[in-house]
Amino acid sequence: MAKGKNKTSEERTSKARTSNGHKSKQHHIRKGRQEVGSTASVTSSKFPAKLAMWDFDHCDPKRCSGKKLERLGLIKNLRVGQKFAGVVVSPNGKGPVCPDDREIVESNGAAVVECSWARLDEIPFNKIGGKNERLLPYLVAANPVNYGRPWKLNCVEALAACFAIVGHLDWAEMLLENFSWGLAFLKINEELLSVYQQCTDAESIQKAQDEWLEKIEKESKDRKEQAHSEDVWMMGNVNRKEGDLDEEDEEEYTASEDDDSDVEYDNLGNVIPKDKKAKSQANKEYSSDEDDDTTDSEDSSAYFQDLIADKGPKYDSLGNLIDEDGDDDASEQEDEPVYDKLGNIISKLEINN
Ligand SMILES: C[S@@+](CC[C@H](N)C(=O)[O-])C[C@H]1O[C@@H](n2cnc3c(N)ncnc32)[C@H](O)[C@@H]1O
Repeated sequence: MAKGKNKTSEERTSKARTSNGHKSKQHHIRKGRQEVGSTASVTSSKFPAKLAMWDFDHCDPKRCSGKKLERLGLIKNLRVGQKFAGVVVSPNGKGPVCPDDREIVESNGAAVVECSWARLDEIPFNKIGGKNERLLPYLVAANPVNYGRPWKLNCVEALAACFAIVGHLDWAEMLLENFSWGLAFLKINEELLSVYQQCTDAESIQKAQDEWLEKIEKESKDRKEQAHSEDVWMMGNVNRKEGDLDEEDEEEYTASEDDDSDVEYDNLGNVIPKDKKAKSQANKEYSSDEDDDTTDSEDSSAYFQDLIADKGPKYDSLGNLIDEDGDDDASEQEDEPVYDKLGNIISKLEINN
């Protein structure tokens, strides 16, 4: 079948020479024909099933997988007005390809519509296609143009998906290995394709697809929730601002500490350095004496004010001691880094702000 049958005569004249601006394309086609004779025999001798496409010439020939299959002599071009007896994998399909389609594919092959996804409304679907038009169930593209996008497969992926679903993974591989990224399509869809292969009719494929979509939706939701709770954990107690004192803190600072030798741990399980403990001890002394000694009482309230004003030792949410001893020693401040909640060094400018 000659190329360019779906174009106007003007397009045909110019494209016969330049072949979509790609001069060597005719050379490729001729070469293919010289190797094995007619296009029909090219298809049958190079591939175990008939492959066909209606090419609407919308795409960049260098990126177009259908055109590459054509250059390789693997696919036959169909004219508008011509129908195809095998499975037509098409956006115009009414139900999905299923394993029950195997016989149709084996005896009559598979076809695609080579066109732009953005220009589907220009395609005269009533003048192409055939009795066995099929959609593809949910699968993810691996081609460089639409990598990672579901549903929008290119022509070679669509043909390969059709073959894999009807149980011809071998044919899918044969086609895809002509593309550097091709086998990645089978890899990223491996699990799902094996689910589809175990189905029978269109209904069971539809069901398998819906269950899969539900499953990945749930997984994505769970991942988001997990990521959120991990973030919260990394931030420490989000309900407590640094420097806030609540009842628990006060208890910790005022409780009597009978046994000095015990190692103490903060909420994150880090050892509390001695100077914090010493302040706690001092606090205890202030507390126990405050009724008796006005000066101490004043000192005590000064100490609490210091604590409340967050002048005691401070810890970031990872339990690291933040050195803020307020010596106003410029050189020390220069040398001592201060960390934010994630443990990153905060510049002095940020601290001052
Ligand atoms: C729109 S064209 C884009 C072709 C692309 N330019 C290329 O390089 O191959 C892709 C064709 O593959 C088939 N196809 C891809 N994904 C499909 C799906 N989810 N359902 C049905 N057919 C699909 C259709 O024949 C469709 O027209």
